[in-house]
Amino acid sequence: MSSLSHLFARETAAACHEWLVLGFSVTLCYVILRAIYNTFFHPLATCPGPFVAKFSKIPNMYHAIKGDRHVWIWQNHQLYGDKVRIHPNEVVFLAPQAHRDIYGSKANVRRSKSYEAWNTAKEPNTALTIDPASHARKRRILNQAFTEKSVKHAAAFVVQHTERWIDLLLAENDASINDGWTKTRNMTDWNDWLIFDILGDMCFGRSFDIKEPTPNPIRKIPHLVIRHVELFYPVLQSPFMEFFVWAKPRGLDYLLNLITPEEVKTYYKFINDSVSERMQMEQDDKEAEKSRLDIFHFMCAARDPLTGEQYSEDALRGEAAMLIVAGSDSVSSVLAGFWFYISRNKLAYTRLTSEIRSTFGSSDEVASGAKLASCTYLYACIDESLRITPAGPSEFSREVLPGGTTINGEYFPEGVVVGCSQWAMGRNEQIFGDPTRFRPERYIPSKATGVTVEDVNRIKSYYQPFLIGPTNCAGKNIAMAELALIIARTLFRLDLRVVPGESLGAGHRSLGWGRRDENQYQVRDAYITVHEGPMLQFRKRTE
Ligand code: HEM
Repeated sequence: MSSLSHLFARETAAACHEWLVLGFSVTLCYVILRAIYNTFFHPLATCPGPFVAKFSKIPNMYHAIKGDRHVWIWQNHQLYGDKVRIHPNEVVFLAPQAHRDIYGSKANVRRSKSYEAWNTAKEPNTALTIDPASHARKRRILNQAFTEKSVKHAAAFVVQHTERWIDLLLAENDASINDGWTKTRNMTDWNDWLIFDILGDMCFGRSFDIKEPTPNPIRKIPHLVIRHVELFYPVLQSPFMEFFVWAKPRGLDYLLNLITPEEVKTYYKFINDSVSERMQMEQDDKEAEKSRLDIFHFMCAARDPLTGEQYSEDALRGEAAMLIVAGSDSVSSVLAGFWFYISRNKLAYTRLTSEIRSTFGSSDEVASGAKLASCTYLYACIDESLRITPAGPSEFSREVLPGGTTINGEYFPEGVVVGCSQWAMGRNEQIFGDPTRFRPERYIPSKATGVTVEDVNRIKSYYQPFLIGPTNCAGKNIAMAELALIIARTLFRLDLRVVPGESLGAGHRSLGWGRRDENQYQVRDAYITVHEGPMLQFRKRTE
């Protein structure tokens, strides 16, 4: 009996082994045949790019893991030109026409499948909806929450938080030791705290108060948002992305939930709780016949102008959660870039502070309106910061729809993924001449500098930090108001300087090609911009 079962076990093991060998051989054959197809017969076969990227997504994933995918794309443009195949099925472009062809309102594309991988809800929010018709429907409702009126109300939150933030920047200032300068401030942290508190008030009806020095568990949330995005980004850039998206609703989401790090769960719970509390407030306000004029309120009231449709409770949850990611790191990273460059460029700093201080008589006067809009150098500094430290350094990928599309005069068939990388575009020498220099003057027509109106129009239509077309940034006006008010209010009241000997965030010889310049701010790419520093000190303005 036992020898029979022994024999059976041996035969089963042998059969398993044969199946494994067969499975492995079939997979290997598939991989090899696919690599041959991708290299020689794929519609992108003749597209220039790194050789391994022709048949494998591994280099793309490797750079996503390293966080330098944006620099890798830039390097490839230097080596291969305006059009580069960065993995078997994706091409990125630098040409101005390509940007219009891909993102413009007539483009025959949709957001690529990788957007679906971010989704954790039953119904994706506007920013993660890839079907153009569904996206257009959601966007029509969302636009109702981002009107001139809502921007005006948002500006009030910005001012209130910025004033408190400036007081805190100045606090713990030991004038006798530091000649009036504050302790060192890591501007990545300080920006995150400020922007998060503004966002809390603007979208969730309460300040999270994380800029306050008192212990606060929410203080780690901005870091968790970034951790969450950093964790997923390499998966989306890997050969397994399609499988990942397919498997998510088929059990993978459940498994992922089991292994999700505790801190990411804390982040999900925080968002859920914040939205629930804000919904309850909206209900209470309705009963008391009053209203809080924040973005959430405008979202509750928003209706599709075509169909009259409103957000369901689930949709409202998803949209509010989206604003945390869309509205926090984006503004925070552009601001970090601004502090880095303005603190290292004496001429720009002097010109900017004198413009702000001569335009306004008091800090209270620094508000949205004609006077602020007249600060041309301020807006030129913001444009320059948006260019040199983009909020999303790599490409916003789009998939070509049935019927194909023409990009920069060349036909691309259905299914191919296309995009333009913001980091590479902002550093295009043919357009900007000296792209690594922080030079706001390039945005101001002037006989003295030789910059013409045509020059300004050319660079502005080329580089679009908020994107163009149907999927452009819904919060552009709020973001611009935030940046202008924070910078103008801070520099109206404070002087700033780089902490002597501190270079956090700066380029360094050891970082390699494209990242060596110590006068350049360096970031990590995780779809959003991950950054550190700069380390600054402030003091009450002396002039
Ligand atoms: C400097 C700051 C900002 C920049 C540079 C920026 C840029 C962008 C870009 C490039 C996109 C398209 C992303 C994609 O297709 O993958 C986008 C989408 C979006 N942004 Fe912003 N953004 C900024 C700030 C904000 C703020 C403050 C808010 C709201 C409070 C916001 C709300 C949104 C929303 C809702 C979308 C999705 C739009 C859609 O799918 O139709 N953004 N943003």
